[in-house]
Amino acid sequence: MPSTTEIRIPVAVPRRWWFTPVALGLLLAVVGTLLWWFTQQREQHYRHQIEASLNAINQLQIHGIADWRSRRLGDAQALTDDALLAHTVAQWLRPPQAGRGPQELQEQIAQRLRSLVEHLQYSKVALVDPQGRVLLAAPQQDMPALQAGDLAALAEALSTALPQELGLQQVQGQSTTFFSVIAPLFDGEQPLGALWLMVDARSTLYPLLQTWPNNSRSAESLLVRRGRDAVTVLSPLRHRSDAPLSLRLALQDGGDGAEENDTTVALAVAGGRGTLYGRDYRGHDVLATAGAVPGSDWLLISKIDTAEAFSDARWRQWLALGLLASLAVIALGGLFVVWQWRAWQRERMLKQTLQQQMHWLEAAQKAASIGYFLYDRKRRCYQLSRMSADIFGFAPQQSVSLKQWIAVLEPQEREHILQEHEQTLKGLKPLRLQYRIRRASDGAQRWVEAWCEFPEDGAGAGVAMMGTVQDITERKRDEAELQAYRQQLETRVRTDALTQVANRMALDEAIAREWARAQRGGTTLALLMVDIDAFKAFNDHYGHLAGDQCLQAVAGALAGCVARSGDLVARYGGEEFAVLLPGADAAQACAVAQRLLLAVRALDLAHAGAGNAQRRVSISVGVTSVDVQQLCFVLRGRPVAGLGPSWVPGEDCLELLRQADAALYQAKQRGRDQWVLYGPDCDASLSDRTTRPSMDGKP
Ligand SMILES: Nc1nc2c(ncn2[C@@H]2O[C@H](COP(=O)(O)OP(=O)(O)OP(=O)(O)O)[C@@H](O)[C@H]2O)c(=O)[nH]1
Repeated sequence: MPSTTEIRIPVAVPRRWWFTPVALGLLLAVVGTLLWWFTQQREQHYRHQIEASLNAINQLQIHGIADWRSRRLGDAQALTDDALLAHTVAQWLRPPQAGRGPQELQEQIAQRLRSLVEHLQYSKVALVDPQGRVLLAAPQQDMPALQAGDLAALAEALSTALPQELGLQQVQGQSTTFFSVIAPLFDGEQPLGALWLMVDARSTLYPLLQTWPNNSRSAESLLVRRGRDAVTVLSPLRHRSDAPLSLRLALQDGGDGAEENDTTVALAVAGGRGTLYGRDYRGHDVLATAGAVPGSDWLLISKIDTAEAFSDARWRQWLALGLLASLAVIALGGLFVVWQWRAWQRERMLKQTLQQQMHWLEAAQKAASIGYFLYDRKRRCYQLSRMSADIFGFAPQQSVSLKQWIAVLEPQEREHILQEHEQTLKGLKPLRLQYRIRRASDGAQRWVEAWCEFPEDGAGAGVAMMGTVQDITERKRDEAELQAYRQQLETRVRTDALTQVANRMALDEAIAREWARAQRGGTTLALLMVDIDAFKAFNDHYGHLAGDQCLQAVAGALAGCVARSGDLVARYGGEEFAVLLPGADAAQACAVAQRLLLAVRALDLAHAGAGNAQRRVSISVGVTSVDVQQLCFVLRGRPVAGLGPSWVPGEDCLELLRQADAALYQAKQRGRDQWVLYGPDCDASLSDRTTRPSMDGKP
């Protein structure tokens, strides 16, 4: 069917298509790096924060404990320095004398001991002699005996006159842990004994270890004292029910008598300061800090579970990350929206461009009467543009089946067109075809030209053929008119304007053509040269206008004498004519010459200057007929008289003219109004041509 031309619609291809994905990738990379950096910074920051606060708590508690200890020792020192108390005790210890009785003195001392319990919050207070025996206890108090280790401290206190601490102790038969101090008493230089002061650690010391500023679930402070291979925990445990002083932690695995291992305590005891990471007595990962209590062999270890310490930090970190991620998502969402918006805009612009191009295409099709189409091989149908449908006379926007298209083809051309169509589809080769149709809408016959092609990239070539179709009816009509005009011109150019027979150019072409044909076919070719006799005299007598009419009449008579296809009557020039007779032998040519003579005579044109008796217009005819092949052989084999040294192969046909002319000359010589067949005698008389006699016998 119709034409095919690939329909190329200029489309504004987005130039930097890669920009958006690359920018998004870079943005994601930057955001990721920033998030990672931020996470690291935050983690570092939180770690420092936690370590600093743990350290601060540890220091605070150490100060509290040190202060508590020094107060206890201060109390003891004050009692040692109390001269009144020492004097009273000394009196009470002496044998009874006049004055205050032992009972009264005892009452005074007991009163003093009670005041220590009541005002200084000591749990137990007792007066012991230099051997460590309890002499007097605060009222209603059951005092244990000094233990063997404590007697050394007592002796030290009495010898140095300085209070000595007994440390934290578990009193036999009681669950309470006491902190004991020995305050020596002297009567002058004489040691009297000592006050044994016991303060309940549970109510006065241990609360200092619980001063945590937060409500952590795992935070804990341990007061420990280093032994030889193990560490004794002096304070109660938060996560276990072990009594103070009962738990011993090994300094290393398998420590002597140690019950548990605690790496943070081991590190602290080994001198580790700052933040310590390890496992506690429960086996939990902890973060700890340790410090020595000044003036003692105590260490305070403050610790918290790592998981708990960082859970809050992690939670806050995740919160920050979540915030950042939300911002990133919002930013990406914004970018995506912008991208989509731009894509939508681009699509809209492309659609507008496409629409505009389609309008232009439609307009161009209309202006050029060109429509486009698509042929679907599978469905065997055409999709036609509006212009294509118009050309074929189908309804607009119609899908036309192959059958419908075949129906509009001109019946006699149908088979040929279908063959071409099939071959094109088979070979996937472009096709240009002009054919006639009977328009479906009104049955009018129209010429169309179809260009068919297949997609350049090959995609879909198997299923589709595209093309354009143009109504070329007007062009065809113009071409036909042009062709007719050209033929007319051709005829005119080869026709003599006066006589309407062929002119010299047509004669030359005919001679060359027939000469070649005769040469190929081995046939004869005859030429008759015709000259009107004494035509100068006719002109002189009747005038040139009459001369022209005479020429026309003679030409008509000559033309009437030849009827065979290929025979040609031409005006050779002036009053001379030539008659070309392809295939005529000498006899036939002479017969024609005779007919020419008779035909001119039959015109019966008056010619006052004629040489004949009737004074009528007459002609002389030179006749020649040659076997072209033979003549050519002769001409090329040896020189021919008359042709001269300038003769060249290819001009053989001039010999025909020469012979006819020689015969004509002979006819004139013989008196005119006759024909002469060329013979050797004609050549002989050619040399006399310049002295050719006139009609009146003059040269
Ligand atoms: N009227 C007219 N005369 C022509 C035309 N062409 C040539 N002539 C004349 O034809 C005459 C030819 O004269 P010549 O060549 O002397 O020959 P002739 O008088 O016919 O004598 P012969 O040929 O010897 O019989 C000249 O006078 C030309 O002027 C033409 O087209 N019209």
